[in-house]
Amino acid sequence: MARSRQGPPCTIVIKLGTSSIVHEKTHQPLLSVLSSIVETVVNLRSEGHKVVLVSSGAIGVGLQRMNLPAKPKSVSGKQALAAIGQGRLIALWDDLFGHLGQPIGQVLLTRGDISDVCLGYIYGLWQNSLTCFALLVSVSAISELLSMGVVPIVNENDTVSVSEIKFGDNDTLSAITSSMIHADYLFLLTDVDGLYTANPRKDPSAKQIEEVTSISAIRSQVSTTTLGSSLGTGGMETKIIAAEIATGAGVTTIITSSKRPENVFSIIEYHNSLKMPSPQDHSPGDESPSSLPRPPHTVFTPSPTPMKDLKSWTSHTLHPSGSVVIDSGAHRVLSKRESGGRLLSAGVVGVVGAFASGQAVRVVIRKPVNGTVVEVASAHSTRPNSPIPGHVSTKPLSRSGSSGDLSRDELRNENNAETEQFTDEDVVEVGRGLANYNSAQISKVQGLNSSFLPQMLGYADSEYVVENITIRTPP
Ligand SMILES: Nc1ncnc2c1ncn2[C@@H]1O[C@H](COP(=O)(O)OP(=O)(O)O)[C@@H](O)[C@H]1O
Ligand SMILES: N[C@@H](CCC(=O)OP(=O)(O)O)C(=O)O
Repeated sequence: MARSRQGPPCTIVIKLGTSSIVHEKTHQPLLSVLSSIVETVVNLRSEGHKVVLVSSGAIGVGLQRMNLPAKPKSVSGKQALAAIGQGRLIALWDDLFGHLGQPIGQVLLTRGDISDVCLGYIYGLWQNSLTCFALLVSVSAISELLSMGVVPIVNENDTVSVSEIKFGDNDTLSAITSSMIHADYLFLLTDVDGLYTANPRKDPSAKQIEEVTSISAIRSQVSTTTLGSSLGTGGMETKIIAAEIATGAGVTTIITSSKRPENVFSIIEYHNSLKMPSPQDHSPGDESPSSLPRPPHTVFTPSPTPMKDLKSWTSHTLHPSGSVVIDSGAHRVLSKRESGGRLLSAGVVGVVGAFASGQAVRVVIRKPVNGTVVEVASAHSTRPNSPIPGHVSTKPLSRSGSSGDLSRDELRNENNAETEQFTDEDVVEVGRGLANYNSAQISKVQGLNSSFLPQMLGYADSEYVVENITIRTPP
C-alpha cells in the first residue's frame, strides 16, 4: 500500500520570531509572511495535523503603534510596549486566520505557569492531586483548544513577567511548549534558513549545517555570538538552547526560513521519506528517499532516550524557586533508588527562599566545613519521632508511634524555638525536586514526623514534602 509522504497526523509547534513578523526598520507588520504562515497552518490542519503557533512580535508591534525608533532598554519600557502591541498582534492573527474560517486562541505564559502548572501533566502525573490542580489551568487549555480545532497562539506574558519567572525569549518558550504537549516537530522559523557555521549575515563564507545529532559537539563547530536583527532576542544561541530542550524531550527540531513557510510540508515529507522502509518494500509510486529534494533547513534529531519522567525534567529544565535543606540521613536515603525520590518532613532542617507548592526546588545540604558535613542539631533532634539526637528519621512513623499528646501550640513553639535560619551561602545543592507544600508550610513541619502534617497544616495532601527528587551529588 502506498504510504503518504506526509505520514500520520502529528502535533507541530511553529515558532515565528519578531524578525519575521515586523520590518526591522519600519516595524510594519510583514503581511505577506504572516499570510503565508496562516495558509500553511490552515493547510496543515486540513491534513489532520494539530498546530500550535508561538508568535513573538508584541514589542515590535508596540514600537510601530507608538512610533518609536528602537526597543527600550528598561524592563518596564519593554513590558509597556508588549502591553500595547500584544492586543494588536493577536487582532492581526485573528483577522488573517478569520478570513480562512480558522478560530484561534491566545495563550500567554510565564515560566512560573509552566513549572507550577504544566509538568505534572506532561509526564503523566495526574494522579498526584497537587499537580493535578495545577495542570487544569494551562496545558489542558492548550489541549482543549487543539481538540476543538482551534489554533493556540502562544507568547510570553511579557507585561507581568519579572526576571525570576521570565523565559526571556520565545525560542525557549516554544521548546518547553512543544515538550509539554509531546509535539512531534518544533519549527523555529526565522530570517535565515538554518544554522550556519557563523552568522551568514556577517560572514558570506559560512556554511549551512544540515543535521545536528549532538548539540554539545556542534557548539564547538559554530559561532553564534553575533545577533541578527535589532528586534530579535538571543539570535542563534537561544535556538540551540531551545533545540537542546526540545530534542531532549523527543521533539524533532527544525530551523528554517519564515519566507517559505510552506516548506514545513516538504520538510516533514522529506523526513518521513527517510523513515520509509527499504526500497524493496516500496509500493509502485513511492519515491526513494534520495529522490526528494531537501528544502534548506537544519534538523536537530530527537534524543533516542528522551526524558520521559518528571524527575529528569525537574532536574534539568525547571527554574528552582527556593531550597529545602535536608540532613545527612535524608541525603543518604534519597541517594538510594528505593527512596523513590520522596522526602519526608522529618529529614528537613530548613528552607531557603519562598516557593509555592508545585514549584521546583533545590535540595541542599549544609555546606561541609573542612570536608565534613556538620550535622544540624536543632529543634528536630528533640522533636517527637527523632530517636537519635542530631539525626532525624526519613521513614514515616505510624500515628501511634508519634507523640499525639503534644498540642498544636506546643509543636509550633518547639518548631520555632530552635529553628536554624539558612542562607544560600550556608548550603550546597545536591539535587532538585518538586515541592508538595509551600515554603512556609515546609518550614512549619520541618523535622516532624509526617503524621503531624494534618495537625500542623490543617490538611495533608501528601505525606511527602518534596517529590520527584533527583540527587545529583550523593554523599
Ligand atoms: N551561526 C549562525 N547561523 C545562523 N544565524 C546566526 C548565526 N549566528 C547568529 N545568527 C543570527 O541569528 C539571527 C536569527 O535570530 P533572531 O534575530 O533572534 O531571530 P528571531 O527574531 O527569528 O528569533 C539571524 O538573523 C542571524 O543573523
Ligand atoms: N515576547 C516577545 C518576544 C521575545 C523573543 O524571543 O523574540 P524573538 O527572538 O524575536 O523570538 C514579544 O512578543 O515581543
